[in-house]
Amino acid sequence: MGAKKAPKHRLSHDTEREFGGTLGAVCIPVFLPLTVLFLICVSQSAEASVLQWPPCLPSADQLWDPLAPTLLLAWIVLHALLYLLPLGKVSEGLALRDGSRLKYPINGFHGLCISAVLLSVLLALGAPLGYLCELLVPLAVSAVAVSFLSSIYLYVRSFWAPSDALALGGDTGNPLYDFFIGRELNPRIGNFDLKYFCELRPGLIGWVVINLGMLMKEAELRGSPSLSMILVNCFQLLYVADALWNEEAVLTTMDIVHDGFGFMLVFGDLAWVPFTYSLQASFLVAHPQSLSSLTAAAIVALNDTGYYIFRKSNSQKNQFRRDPTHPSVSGLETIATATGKRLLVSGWWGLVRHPNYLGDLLMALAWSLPCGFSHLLPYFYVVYFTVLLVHREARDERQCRAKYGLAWDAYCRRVPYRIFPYIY
Ligand SMILES: NC(=O)C1=CN([C@@H]2O[C@H](COP(=O)(O)OP(=O)(O)OC[C@H]3O[C@@H](n4cnc5c(N)ncnc54)[C@H](OP(=O)(O)O)[C@@H]3O)[C@@H](O)[C@H]2O)C=CC1
Ligand SMILES: CC(C)=CCC[C@@H](C)[C@H]1CC=C2C3=C(CC[C@@]21C)[C@@]1(C)CC[C@H](O)C(C)(C)[C@@H]1CC3
Repeated sequence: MGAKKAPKHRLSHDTEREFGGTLGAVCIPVFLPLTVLFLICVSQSAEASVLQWPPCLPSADQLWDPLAPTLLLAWIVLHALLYLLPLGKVSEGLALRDGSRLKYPINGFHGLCISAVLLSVLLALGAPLGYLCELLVPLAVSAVAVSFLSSIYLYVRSFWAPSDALALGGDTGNPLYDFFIGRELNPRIGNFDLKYFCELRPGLIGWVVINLGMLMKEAELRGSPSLSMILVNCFQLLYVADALWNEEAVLTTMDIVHDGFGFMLVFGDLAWVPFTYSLQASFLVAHPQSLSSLTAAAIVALNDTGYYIFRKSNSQKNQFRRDPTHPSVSGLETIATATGKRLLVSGWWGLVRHPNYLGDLLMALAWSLPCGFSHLLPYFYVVYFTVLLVHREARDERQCRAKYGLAWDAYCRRVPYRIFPYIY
């Protein structure tokens, strides 16, 4: 147990805080869980209108089913056990403030494959996966409860962490804000890294299992799954499989390197991702759509274009950061920074300053289009994701300007657009 010292970088002004400071830290944990329940309820209602008044919310007896917490906890325990399996390689994260590097198992893709085998066995034994459709609300309620309990645990245990193990923005001294944003950077139980585990496994794989449950439900109701449902399932499975296949890249994301592990990320990983990212599939169960082969082909082309830009740009930056002399990136034009690191100014990162966000947004649109244009709900993800990425881009920009100073300004002059060429 490390000694608790006065942190060197404690923030003092509310203006320096993220997500609306204390007000955001109080309102978001109330508002977002209600939003999850509201959206599930809307997706399952006949009108599926996000604008209806009074808003659609589940009744008290729909909130609880003892099967839901049992399934959720079994799912989390299963993935914790898969995480501990000695499969795949072990990688080091970026250097921490004290110069040390943490080790992480890279076996998320193994976890996905083993989950797929287990699910196939359960389906072969006749498990009614379509029942997930009826269980969505109580499952979401359980995930919200687990998020609150885990965040309380994380907040309390952070007081035993040494000061240089705290996130720079997470130790303001305001308990509400620190609980929300997360005090400890890399909370671990032994070698088990709680943030890294939650970021990619139970929630992300849970999302595709919920999608599959919706597909099974649709097949039960109509004899076979629709083309729209198959497209949504395939696109999102590709996205999740890609994230797990490239698991090592998550070690350099803002969430792992910079952000503390508090309510925002815990809830985002365990409740928000599985239950709001699966809304298109949930919508399609109650609102079947017909899709011509030509429209389907155009949507597949859009998803593939988005995926190509997303994957190529992320891989180019990861390769460049890992080994700038590698032949695939050594010919790219770069500018030097005072830190010794260089910034790419040609290739994907010379097109816009966040080509990976551009690709991700094109995919987001392709996931909604199979649901047609009659309702707003399936476009919730596109709208939310645009707001998230614009906000994320601004946070990253602030951090990069602080890190690279004049070199960052030179990069911005050279590559003036942030996400959309000639637009933004
Ligand atoms: N589906 C979802 O809900 C979400 C998906 N995402 C996706 O996650 C992925 C990762 O995103 P995110 O973690 O936000 O950030 P990025 O992968 O975009 O990384 C930003 C970092 O890249 C480095 N960088 C920026 N510009 C350059 C350059 N020109 N040359 C070299 N390095 C550069 C800087 O770090 P440094 O210089 O220190 O290396 C910067 O801090 C994205 O594809 C995003 O779309 C993100 C959030 C949510
Ligand atoms: C509204 C709310 C509660 C927001 C919290 C934000 C989180 C939902 C997201 C923050 C960063 C994320 C990332 C992914 C999922 C969403 C969250 C957790 C990610 C795992 C999705 C798959 C990608 O390939 C990725 C691995 C690059 C990505 C990393 C960031």
